[in-house]
Amino acid sequence: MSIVHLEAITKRFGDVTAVKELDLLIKEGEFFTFLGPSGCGKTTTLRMIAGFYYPTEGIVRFNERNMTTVSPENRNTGMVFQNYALFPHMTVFENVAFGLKVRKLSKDIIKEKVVEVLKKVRLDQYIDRQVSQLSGGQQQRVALARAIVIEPDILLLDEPLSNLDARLRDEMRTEILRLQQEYKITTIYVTHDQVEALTMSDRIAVFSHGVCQQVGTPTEIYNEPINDFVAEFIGETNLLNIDYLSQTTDFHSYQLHELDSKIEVKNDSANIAAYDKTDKLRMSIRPEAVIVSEQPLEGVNVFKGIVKTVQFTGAAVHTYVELTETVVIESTNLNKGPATYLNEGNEVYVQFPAEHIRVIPEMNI
Ligand SMILES: Nc1ncnc2c1ncn2[C@@H]1O[C@H](COP(=O)(O)OP(=O)(O)OP(=O)(O)O)[C@@H](O)[C@H]1O
Repeated sequence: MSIVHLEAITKRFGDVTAVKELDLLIKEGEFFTFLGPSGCGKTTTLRMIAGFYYPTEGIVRFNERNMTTVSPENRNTGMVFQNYALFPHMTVFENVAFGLKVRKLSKDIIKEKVVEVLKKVRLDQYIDRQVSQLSGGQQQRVALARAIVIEPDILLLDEPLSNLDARLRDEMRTEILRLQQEYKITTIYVTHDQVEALTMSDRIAVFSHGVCQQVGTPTEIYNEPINDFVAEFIGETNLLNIDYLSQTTDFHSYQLHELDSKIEVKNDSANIAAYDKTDKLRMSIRPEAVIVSEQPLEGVNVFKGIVKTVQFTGAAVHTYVELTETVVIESTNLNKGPATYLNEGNEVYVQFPAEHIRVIPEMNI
């Protein structure tokens, strides 16, 4: 097991800066996720940890050891790729045994280790099957077994589930977590899927444009995003433009541009992110925090609107309310029967509870 320490890592490809001045400390045994949209630098960072790329600037350490320019085969990392990268015409055994043969272990030990890991990924009955005759999910299990069998210090997973259908993805998420907890390997997982990141990770680093925007546990990132990019990328949110007006002990007041109105936000560090005077500000409120009612609502931050669309998804009901021609607010409620479904076209009251608003700066690129 290893600690992975990235110190001021930058990677440039010609004019493109794929990763910029990245500092990260990934703890021993942690399940750590790099999350972000396509092209934000996740894979490049993973490849610098694997040794497939060397940083243009900065240092990669495993524990105290400087690994910056150590070749991949000397890092003891196991890697699983999106496209599996298996040898299709070899058997499951030959694929999984590959890394052990390279390490020149004896035939008996190789057999023992391969059988053991195939049991762990529940593929032992397929040991002599050619890989091309396996399903996508089974091939991904072979790829996992091949990465784990060498007993890596660090397991690196690059979008390993993106070629699988939704049900298999769910199953494999659980499988990966089970294996990671059993082997207690420091694991770094790359994905652009926020649900995957939230459900699997101990901590998440959210990337945009080659810059790590925020590092935190899933609940920290969801409840206390540091800017509008993070708020919007993780989960659903309603974002509106605001300007600071004044404050009391209990509230901060802002001018809400789109609604030409004042808005009150609870005066608490959980509600107000750090920002500079020159930053443009936005308020974020999650759909599950927005109250919608056909009856007038008491208290601050109440606006009138018209129900535009009601979406029923089984467990939840999403109500979209038009406050102005350009402002449509989403409110999500648990399905509690017909009373939860408002009629499209009806006039309603919308409330943004002051304790559920988060004030955040616009991301600086
Ligand atoms: N070998 C390369 N040569 C030139 N540019 C590259 C190379 N690899 C990556 N880039 C560029 O670096 C940036 C970051 O790419 P990277 O693959 O790390 O992003 P990503 O977040 O993993 O995206 P994806 O989810 O699409 O794989 C992109 O602009 C990409 O085009």
